[in-house]
Amino acid sequence: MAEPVLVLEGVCKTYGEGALAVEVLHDIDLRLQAGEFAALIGPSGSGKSTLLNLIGLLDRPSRGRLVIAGHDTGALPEAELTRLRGRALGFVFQHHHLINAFSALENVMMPLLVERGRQDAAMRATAARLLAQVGLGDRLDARPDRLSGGQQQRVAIARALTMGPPLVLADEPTGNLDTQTSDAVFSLLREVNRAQGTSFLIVTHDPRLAARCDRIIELVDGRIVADHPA
Ligand SMILES: Nc1ncnc2c1ncn2[C@@H]1O[C@H](COP(=O)(O)OP(=O)(O)OP(=O)(O)O)[C@@H](O)[C@H]1O
Repeated sequence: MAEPVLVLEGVCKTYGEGALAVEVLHDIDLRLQAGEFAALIGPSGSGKSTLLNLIGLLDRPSRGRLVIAGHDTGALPEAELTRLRGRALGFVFQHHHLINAFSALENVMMPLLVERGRQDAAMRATAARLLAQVGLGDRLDARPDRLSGGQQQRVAIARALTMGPPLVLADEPTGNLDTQTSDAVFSLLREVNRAQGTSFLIVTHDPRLAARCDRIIELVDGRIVADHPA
């Protein structure tokens, strides 16, 4: 079997120190195979964001092992974690975090630009292809604030795919959208998953969307209490 895109073994996260230390994630074991499309659900305060921050390499586990795309992250220095984050992970948030001063095309090119330091024609072509894939091939030059909420989220999805990451982490990716737009954006994530084999881990409060995933992982009080096909 192909190497999993994500492995967590005995991962714990404690906030604070000494008498004030509080463990909010306890002994998390989780594996995500290439091409999996999984929902992460759980009540408010159960630790979903904390877990996503660890997997997103924005914070480090207090204990345990975290392997992303075959890289054991525990021993990696900060600069290597940043490189791995850029190459192996895409992020889609509830708020799109696009830059209004730049066009849709420039926003999508941004991760490549940051890595390579200057623009080239291939970069523009990659960004244009991704925008066409998300249904915005005719809006390449539009500023994000001239696009609808659903279109902005499509640009953000294209940007998450710019580096061709094996795993995309999505935190309430449709949280800001009306039901119809939310369904369309969710279908797009599904299409990307099916067409490219990109794995997704999607935090959602919406049981309807969770039911459209292949797998549902449920967190309660910092522990995985259920993990089953949807
Ligand atoms: N920086 C921090 N310092 C101390 N405690 C924290 C910190 N961040 C989160 N917590 C605590 O960790 C627990 C898990 O929080 P987390 O934000 O991961 O939950 P969540 O499931 O994402 O919640 P929500 O659905 O409301 O976003 C909560 O009890 C929270 O108060």
